[in-house]
Amino acid sequence: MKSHVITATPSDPDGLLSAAGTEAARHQNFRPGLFLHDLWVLAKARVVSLLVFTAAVGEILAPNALIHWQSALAGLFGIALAGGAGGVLNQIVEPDLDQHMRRTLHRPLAEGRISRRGAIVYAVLLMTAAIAILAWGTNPLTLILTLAGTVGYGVVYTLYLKPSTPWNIVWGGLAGALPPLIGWTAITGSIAALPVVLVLLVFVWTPAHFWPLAINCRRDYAKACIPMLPCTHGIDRTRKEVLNYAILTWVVSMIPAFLTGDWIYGGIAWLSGAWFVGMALRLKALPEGQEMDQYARSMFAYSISYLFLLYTALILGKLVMGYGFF
Ligand code: HEM
Ligand SMILES: CC(C)=CCC/C(C)=C/CC/C(C)=C/COP(=O)(O)OP(=O)(O)O
Repeated sequence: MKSHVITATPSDPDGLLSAAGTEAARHQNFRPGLFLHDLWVLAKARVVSLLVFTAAVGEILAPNALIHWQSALAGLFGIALAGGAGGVLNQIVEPDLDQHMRRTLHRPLAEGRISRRGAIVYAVLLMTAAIAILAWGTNPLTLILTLAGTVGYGVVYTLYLKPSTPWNIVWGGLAGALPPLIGWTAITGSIAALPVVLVLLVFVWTPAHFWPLAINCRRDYAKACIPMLPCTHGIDRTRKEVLNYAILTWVVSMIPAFLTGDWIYGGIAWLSGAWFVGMALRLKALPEGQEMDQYARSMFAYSISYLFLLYTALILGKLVMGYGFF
């Protein structure tokens, strides 16, 4: 592939738009390895991996998960494929926005390495495979919840909420919060209190996950005219909301400990949540500037490890304590 040259012009001073490719360049530059990597990026595979992990925890916590191993596997594959389809739908809608943000500038659709039509075919294939696997291996409730996740993120959040309200991610986060419940329903076919609390946990975690990154990227969001909270309500209000949601996440994270009597999970949740709240306090206290921007990035990175740790602790607790959900 030719090396990527970003050219500044008077109408495109940062050279961001010149990064987009053309149909001819697409054919000339085709490389199978890069194409596979593009499919991976297009499906937002790294984000989907955490969605699948939270779904797997929902399955492991459900009664008799081992006996229903086929449904468990079908559930995980279905969520991975449907989550991937959500990621593709998101990028089909947003290539113009992605071209305007440094973080997303090099995505395959933004740079024109994959055409919009190709991406639509990809999304349809992923979704068809997800529906087939879920219909075959799980149950109607699991299929409906997964479809709600894909439509909630790929259509409702991306098309309607993201461009119209700074509270977009509070409601958009609901789609990404569903996997633990989907994992549970794949095994049991019904809804219960514990997985609903796990959905609530991801739901309240999402703003404290995303807004620190939005603080870091606020100039790009402003340029792209996306009404993210730091652009519409300022940095101080955003830092206050990050602290509120970090505290709320800490509180909600303790509920599974009370529901299960699992003190191993409880201890880990308490400590890792205290650290999260501590980071939010420090973020709030820092004067605006480069150090605050960098710290906001660190908090975003920690948010991901934190959720991973909480869900790992849930399995660990169950394996060690063996509380009565097996
Ligand atoms: C509407 C809700 C959410 C928003 C707006 C959001 C936003 C973001 C953004 C903008 C990134 C950076 C992606 C990139 O640079 O390519 C990111 C990364 C990430 N998000 Fe979220 N997120 C949301 C919900 C979730 C949920 C529910 C999960 C999992 C349970 C999750 C897991 C991750 C992970 C693992 C990454 C890191 C990806 C990487 O390293 O490339 N996010 N998120
Ligand atoms: C259950 C199920 C199938 C759910 C699918 C939900 C899903 C894929 C959620 C992912 C959340 C996410 C990556 C948000 C970033 O969106 P953004 O568009 O604001 O970020 P960007 O600027 O990086 O594109």
